[in-house]
Amino acid sequence: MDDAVRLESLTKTYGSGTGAVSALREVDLSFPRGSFTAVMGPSGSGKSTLLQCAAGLDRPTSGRVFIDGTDIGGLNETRLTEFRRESTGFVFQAFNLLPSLTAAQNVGLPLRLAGRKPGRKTVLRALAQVGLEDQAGKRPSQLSGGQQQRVAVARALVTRPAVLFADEPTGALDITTGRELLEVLRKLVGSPVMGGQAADDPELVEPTTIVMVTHDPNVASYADRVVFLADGALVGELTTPTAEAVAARMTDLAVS
Ligand SMILES: Nc1ncnc2c1ncn2[C@@H]1O[C@H](COP(=O)(O)OP(=O)(O)OP(=O)(O)O)[C@@H](O)[C@H]1O
Repeated sequence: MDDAVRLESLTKTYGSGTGAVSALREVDLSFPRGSFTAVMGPSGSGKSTLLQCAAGLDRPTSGRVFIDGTDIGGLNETRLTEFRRESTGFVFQAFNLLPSLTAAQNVGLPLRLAGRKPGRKTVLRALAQVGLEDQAGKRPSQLSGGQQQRVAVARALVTRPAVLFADEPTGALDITTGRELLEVLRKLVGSPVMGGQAADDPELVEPTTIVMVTHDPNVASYADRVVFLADGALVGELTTPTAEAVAARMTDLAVS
């Protein structure tokens, strides 16, 4: 199967009775391997809920989530935590790096959490994917905001996850630095960007799959596809989006 993630009739309801909020209503969506999808919609339309459920950080009320072919609803909490650690990466608006650790040590953390010793080659390969192999020994305070977010991306990639989820990854960056990060994400999807010796590693040819939530049409235009949510339901999509087309669709959603 060619989908990194598949959502089937995904439904999430918060609360019950008259106070119930339908955050997601029977959403069916596939994220093919090697694709870069932006999720957009008005505030409160269910974007974060979709990301949280798709990443296994929250359980849906009904419907199913498949990651790399595994129905994650069938996993108990312990197995789900292990599975998530190995098969998903997450990048948030905040970089969340540990200030006392070097870039390389930060990148190696997910492997340590999984009880594995981070190999230098593995860590440097992840840093090379974001163009920072020469900054491995630096601490976060010695790096720019954009570099810190790239370290956070490398950390999310170090387990070679089936999918990288990103929630407003450029939200804390200025426009230029944000664009640089988006170029890095774009390259991860299209072709593996490698530097140094890592380029010789034949295992590196798998592209990454990215699912990104954003409010910004310019940011969304870096994706191959934009899916639109309104009131918890999937209401449309654009392929090879331009910022103008995304903005026009968002305006339509705001007035409808
Ligand atoms: N823990 C919760 N308890 C109750 N309602 C919630 C909870 N989390 C989200 N909601 C509600 O579910 C709906 C969808 O919220 P969600 O945060 O997924 O939207 P969003 O599109 O990400 O919004 P924003 O763009 O403002 O971040 C909203 O009506 C929200 O108020």
